[in-house]
Amino acid sequence: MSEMALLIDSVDKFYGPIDYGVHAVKQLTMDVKEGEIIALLGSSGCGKTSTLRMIAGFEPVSRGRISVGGREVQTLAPVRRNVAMAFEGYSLYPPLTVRENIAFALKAARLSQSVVNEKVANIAKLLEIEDILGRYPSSISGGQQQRASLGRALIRDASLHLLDEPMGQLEPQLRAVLRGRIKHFIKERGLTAILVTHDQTEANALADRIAVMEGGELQQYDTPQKIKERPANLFTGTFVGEPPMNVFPAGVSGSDSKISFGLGDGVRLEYSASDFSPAVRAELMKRQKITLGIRPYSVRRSDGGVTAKVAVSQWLGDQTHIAADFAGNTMVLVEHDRTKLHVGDTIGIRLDPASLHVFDAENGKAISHGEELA
Ligand SMILES: Nc1ncnc2c1ncn2[C@@H]1O[C@H](COP(=O)(O)OP(=O)(O)OP(=O)(O)O)[C@@H](O)[C@H]1O
Repeated sequence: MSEMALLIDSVDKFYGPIDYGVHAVKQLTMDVKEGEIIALLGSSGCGKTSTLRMIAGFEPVSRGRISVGGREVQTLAPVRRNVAMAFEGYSLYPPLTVRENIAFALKAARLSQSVVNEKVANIAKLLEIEDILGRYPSSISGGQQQRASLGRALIRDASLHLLDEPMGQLEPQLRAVLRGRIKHFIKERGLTAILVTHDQTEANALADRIAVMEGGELQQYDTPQKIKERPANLFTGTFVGEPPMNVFPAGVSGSDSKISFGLGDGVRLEYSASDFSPAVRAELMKRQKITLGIRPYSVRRSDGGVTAKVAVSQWLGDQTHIAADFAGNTMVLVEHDRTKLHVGDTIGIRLDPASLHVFDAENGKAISHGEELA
């Protein structure tokens, strides 16, 4: 299970002339181990689909190399790469029924009819499309087409399974059910899958590692937990996590015994120097300005804390989201109880040093998470 299934090495994608066209993917380097599920996560236009299409062979690589199972593929036609795909626009064959479309993917494997039937039946059950197996693509809904093409990809035995927003058209409930089943299916068979999504819940639920992309650049490539707990930069910190991380520009000052952060509106956060490791203190004291981040779940209310004024307090059925005016900005808190607060109430809040994320004010790179260096 430790073989490299995919290696992307210094890959650039330009649409139009190299160095002059749209630079959609910039010097991308990442590896995927056999049996891993990887999510390419990012907002619209960040380059995730271009990356997937280059792996599949639908888009030429402008620069760099892509290897599948140790074999360089960037100059090979898609059919010679041994990858299975479920892509938007990589549509089902209209003259074939859903059953025939899915079974067609097994043609090269030369299996007996009874084995093919069994495999199709299994995948159809998993994706809840048993009732449409006899129908033609033109007579089924977008969500059903999406599941049929997902079935066609998953049923194949391939070195890589590439899935582009595979559940984008499904209702949230079905999505949640299928996520679990698809993950189980992929893991049980030891398949290697790369999934493109802009939905962080999907990425978190399915992926072993998430590649966060923005502006064509890989921002961080790590486990979901690491990305949450140790974001590499301000982009990842604020992009991943719901509600997003609270961030405040801050000045830094300190002495041997204290570190203090000066936020907007004259708010000061005072900490004992021992709340941070010597290495973090040294990095902080090199700077006059930083960006301070704290997740909404980590902000605690405390009578002795700094004050904030409630602007919104909403019970969402299982948690309360509070937005409060704080330091010339908004601080969002999440509490698990049904908090009774009114607009305009003054609350005290405590920002535990162990929950603070500190980012460089200039380049956004993480400096520290809690008491440790990033
Ligand atoms: N065929 C094309 N010609 C020119 N530019 C393109 C082409 N395809 C994509 N781009 C541009 O390349 C950049 C990356 O696009 P890409 O589709 O890879 O992003 P994405 O993250 O997958 O977005 P989405 O989630 O909206 O599909 C965007 O700026 C996009 O406008």
